[in-house]
Amino acid sequence: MKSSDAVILINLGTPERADAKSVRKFLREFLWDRRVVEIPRLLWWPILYGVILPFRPKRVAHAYQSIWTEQGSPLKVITERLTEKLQAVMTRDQGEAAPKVVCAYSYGEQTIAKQVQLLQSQGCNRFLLLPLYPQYSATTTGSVYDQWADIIRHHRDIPDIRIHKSYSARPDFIAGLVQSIKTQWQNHGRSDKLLFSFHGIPKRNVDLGDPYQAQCLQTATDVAESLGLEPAQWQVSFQSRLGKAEWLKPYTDKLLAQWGAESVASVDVICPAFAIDCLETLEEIQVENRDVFLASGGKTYHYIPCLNDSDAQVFLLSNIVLESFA
Ligand SMILES: C=CC1=C(C)c2cc3[nH]c(cc4nc(cc5[nH]c(cc1n2)c(C)c5CCC(=O)O)C(CCC(=O)O)=C4C)c(C)c3C=C
Ligand SMILES: [Fe+2]
Ligand SMILES: [Fe+2]
Repeated sequence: MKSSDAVILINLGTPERADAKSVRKFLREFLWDRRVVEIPRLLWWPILYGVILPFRPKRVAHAYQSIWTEQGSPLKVITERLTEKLQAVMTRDQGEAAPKVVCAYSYGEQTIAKQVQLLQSQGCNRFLLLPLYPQYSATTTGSVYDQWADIIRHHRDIPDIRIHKSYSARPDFIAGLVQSIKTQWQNHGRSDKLLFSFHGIPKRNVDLGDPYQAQCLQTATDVAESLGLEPAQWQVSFQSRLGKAEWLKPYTDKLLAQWGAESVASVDVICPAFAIDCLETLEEIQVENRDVFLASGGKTYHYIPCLNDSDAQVFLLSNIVLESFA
């Protein structure tokens, strides 16, 4: 019998084009979300509109241009490829009983609400929202819960929508990362250090109860243990901070500069907070931070890609889907 289940893979969102106007539109929506920036609106409005939006889009558009593909932003292109692959594998394995798989973005045109509405019009009545954030943070997955609440608020007969909160310590996630690292080592040799660079969040969020940091440490520890690494061979750091407040430390760029200066010759960097490669990995980690490390004395720098649309990623997500609808 044809399935009435649907899976919505959710990613952050990305500008439509790599120009300042599109980046400004994206940043305006994203950075106005109270989950992302918790500063009171009266204080935040003049900073966002007076300091960030007049200047940042031009600089960030330039960074997007350096990673842009013919099909568009890598985040969107790869998220869509992953969606198609997951659909194909689930259909191969389950035939007509396979759920429909689509994707949506927290910020931008292709919203979760629009996708739910479309799927309902196609006969779906059970939904799994699957945020592509391995570690839970109120700044990312929390915002998906808000959008879920908004959808519920506008329905009389509330649709059956479940959310997968996080998968930071799932054995199939850890195994996927371990396999990526081993493949990297087989192809390019092993570096002196393995760095797990996670997207940062303000330290205050963690002090107030956000479990993100603990889940990041859990992911990295499980991978390091699975690889049999000694404590001196690996470390966790946090990247992509914005503004003057203290964020989770150590900061990736500062740590890489310190390692370069301390004669660490080579480093492998992996970013397990990102399911899909994007600006923060392809530009900030693969280009900017490489320059930081090499300029401070380092010799070799390797970036290990995200799981993206790999078989390991499809296996992990299809397991989550099967468990969620069991
Ligand atoms: C207050 C600022 C931010 C918080 C908190 C934050 C958390 C956070 N973000 C991701 C994942 C992604 N972030 C991306 C881009 C991005 N992030 C911020 C700010 C915060 N993120 C900004 C301003 C931007 C845009 C780029 C820039 O202006 O520097 C992206 C990539 C988007 C793309 O188009 O490629 C992702 C993905 C996580 C996982 C996270 C906390 C856990
Ligand atoms: Fe971010
Ligand atoms: Fe960044």
